[in-house]
Amino acid sequence: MKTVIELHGVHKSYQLGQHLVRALRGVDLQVQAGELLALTGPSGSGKSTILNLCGLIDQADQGQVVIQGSDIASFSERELTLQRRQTIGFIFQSFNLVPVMTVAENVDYPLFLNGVPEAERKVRVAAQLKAVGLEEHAQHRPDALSGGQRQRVAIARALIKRPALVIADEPTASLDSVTADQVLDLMRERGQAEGAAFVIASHDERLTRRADRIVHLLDGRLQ
Ligand SMILES: Nc1ncnc2c1ncn2[C@@H]1O[C@H](COP(=O)(O)OP(=O)(O)OP(=O)(O)O)[C@@H](O)[C@H]1O
Repeated sequence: MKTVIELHGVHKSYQLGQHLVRALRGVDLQVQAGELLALTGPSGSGKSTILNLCGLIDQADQGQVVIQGSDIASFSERELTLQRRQTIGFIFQSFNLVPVMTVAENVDYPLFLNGVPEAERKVRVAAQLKAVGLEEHAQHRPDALSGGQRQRVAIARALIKRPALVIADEPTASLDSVTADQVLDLMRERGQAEGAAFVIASHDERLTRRADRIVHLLDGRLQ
C-alpha cells in the first residue's frame, strides 16, 4: 500500500490574544491510498487543524508533514499551491460551490485551473457527473439543487482531478439522514473506484461505520 500523507510528531499552536492554544500536541498519522479515515473527537480537539495540515492549507510548528513521500517543509509557497491544486480535493459541510457557475462549470473548474485541455475536460466532466448521478443537472445552477445533490457536485469536483487525497470537513452535517447515507455511500464508492485516500472529520456515526479506520482526537492528541 502506498502512503499518501504522513504526520510525524506534529505540534500546532495558535496565539489567541495572550493565550497560546495548543491545538495539536504530537500527532503521528499515516493514511494509505484508497483508505477512508474518519477523524472524530469533541469540538476543539484539533480535527480541523489536522485537516488544514493534511490539505497543505497550514503548516506545523514542529514535526513533519509528508505528502507522497515529500516533506512539505521543502516546498515553496508556489509548490504548495500547485501540490494542493493537483493532489488534493476538498469537500466542505456547506458545499462551497460557486453560485454563478453551472454544475458542469463547478466540476470543470479544478481541471481548468490545472490547465487541462478543453476537449479532455469535457469528457472527464461528463463522466464524473454521470458517476455521481447528476448528468441531467449539468446545466443547472447549484441553487436549483437539493442539499444532497449539491454535495454530489462537491464530490465530483473533488474527484475530477483524480486526487491522491480528499479532505472532507463534516460532509454530512447539512444533510438529512437518508441523503447523508447516500452521500457517504457515494464517497466510499467513488473513493475506492478512484483510489483516493479520504480523511474525513465527522461526528456522524454513519460515517464511522463506513470508515476503514477511525482515529479519535482528544485535546490535540490521538487516543
Ligand atoms: N485560527 C485560530 N486561532 C486561534 N485558535 C484556533 C484557531 N484555529 C483553531 N484554534 C483553536 O485550536 C483548537 C483546535 O481547534 P480545531 O478547530 O482544530 O478543533 P475541531 O476538533 O475541529 O473543533 P470543531 O469540531 O468545533 O470544528 C481549539 O481550541 C480552537 O479554539
